[in-house]
Amino acid sequence: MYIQINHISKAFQKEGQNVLHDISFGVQKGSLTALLGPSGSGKTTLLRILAGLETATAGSASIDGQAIESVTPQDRGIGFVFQNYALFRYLTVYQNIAFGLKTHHRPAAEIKQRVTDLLALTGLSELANRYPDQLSGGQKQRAAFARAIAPHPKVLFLDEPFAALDKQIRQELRSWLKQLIHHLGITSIFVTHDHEEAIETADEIVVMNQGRVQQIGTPTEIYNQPSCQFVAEFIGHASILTSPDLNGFALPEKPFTVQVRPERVQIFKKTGQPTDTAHLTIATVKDVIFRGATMTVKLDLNGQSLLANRSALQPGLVIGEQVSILIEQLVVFKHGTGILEKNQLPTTTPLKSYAIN
Ligand SMILES: Nc1ncnc2c1ncn2[C@@H]1O[C@H](COP(=O)(O)OP(=O)(O)OP(=O)(O)O)[C@@H](O)[C@H]1O
Repeated sequence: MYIQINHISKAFQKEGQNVLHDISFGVQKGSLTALLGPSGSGKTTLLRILAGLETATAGSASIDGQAIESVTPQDRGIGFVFQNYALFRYLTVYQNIAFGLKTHHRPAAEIKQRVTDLLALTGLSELANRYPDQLSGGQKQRAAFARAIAPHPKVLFLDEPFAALDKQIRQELRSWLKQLIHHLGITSIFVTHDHEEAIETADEIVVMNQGRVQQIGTPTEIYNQPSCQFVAEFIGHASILTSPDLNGFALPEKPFTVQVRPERVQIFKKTGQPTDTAHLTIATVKDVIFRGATMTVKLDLNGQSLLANRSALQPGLVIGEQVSILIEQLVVFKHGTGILEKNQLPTTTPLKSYAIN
C-alpha cells in the first residue's frame, strides 16, 4: 500500500482519553480515499498525524515505504488543501501557485512553465493576475488545488475541501477534482462529513465514528452492505426499523433491526392488484412529498415509519390509503453485524413484473 497506517492511537493530553483508537488501513497508489464521519470522529486529527503536523500516541504510518517520522515534514512531499482556501491574500493567483516552487528554489524557467501548465489545467489562465479577494469560492479552491500540487507532491491531503462552497459549485468541483486526481494519478485522502460527497467522489471510503474505523470499502459496498448499524444510519437515506414483521424474508428471532433504502421499496395500490402475501406487506400512506421527478412516500408499518421513493409518473397516492409494499432487499442487524437479505421472490417472478402500477 502506498500509504499504510498501523495501529494509530492518539490522546491529546497525558492519560487523556483517546480521540483515535487503533486505526489501521492502507491507501492504494493513485487512489482517492475519503475519511468520512460526523464532527469529532477524529478525521482531521488522523490527517494531521499523516501530514506530520501532529504526533501519534501509539502506532506508525508510512508513505511510499518511508515511516512518516523518519522524514521532516517539508521533505514528506505532501500537498494540503484546506476548507478555507488558505491562499495568500497579497499574492496573485500566479504568485500563489508559484509559491511552493520558489521555496523549493526551482529554476525560474521551470516555475514559469509549471505555473502556466497548472493555470491551464485548473481553468484559471485568464485569472492569473487576480488576487484571492477577486475570485469566486470555486475559483479560489481551484487555485488552492493548483498551489498544493505545484511542487509535485507524492500525496495530496484535502480537509473538507468543498465545505465553504454552495451546493451547485460543490457538486461541479467534486467531479472536476475526481477527474483531475485520476488524470494526475496523485494518491489523495480527503476529509468530509458529507456522505453524498464521499460516495460521489471517492474510490474508497473509510467511515469513522468516535475515533474508530467502522467500515472500509468502495462507495457501493458501503452503501449497499453497511457492516454495522452506525454505517447503516450515517450513509445515505434509509429507514431503520426495529423487529418488523415483513413478508418475503427469513428474519432472525426478535429483537433485531433492519435498514431499508427508500429506492428498494415498491408501492402497489391494492385495487385490481392481487396481493402476494408471501412477499408483499401491507402498509398505510402517511405522507407524500413531491420532489419533482420523484416523490418520497412516508409509510406506516405497524407504528413504524418507512420511506419509499416513487416515480411522479406512477398513479397518485392518497394519505390514509392502504397499499401493498414490496421490499426488494434490506440489511438485517443482529448482534451488531449486518447481513444483506433479498426478498425471497420465486425466480419465475422477476421484480419487473411487479412494477406495473
Ligand atoms: N488540539 C487538541 N487538543 C485537544 N483535543 C483536541 C485537539 N484537536 C482535536 N481534539 C479533539 O479530538 C477529537 C477529534 O477531533 P477532529 O477535529 O479530529 O475530528 P473531526 O472528525 O475532524 O471533526 P470535524 O468534522 O468537526 O472537524 C474531538 O473530540 C476534538 O475535540
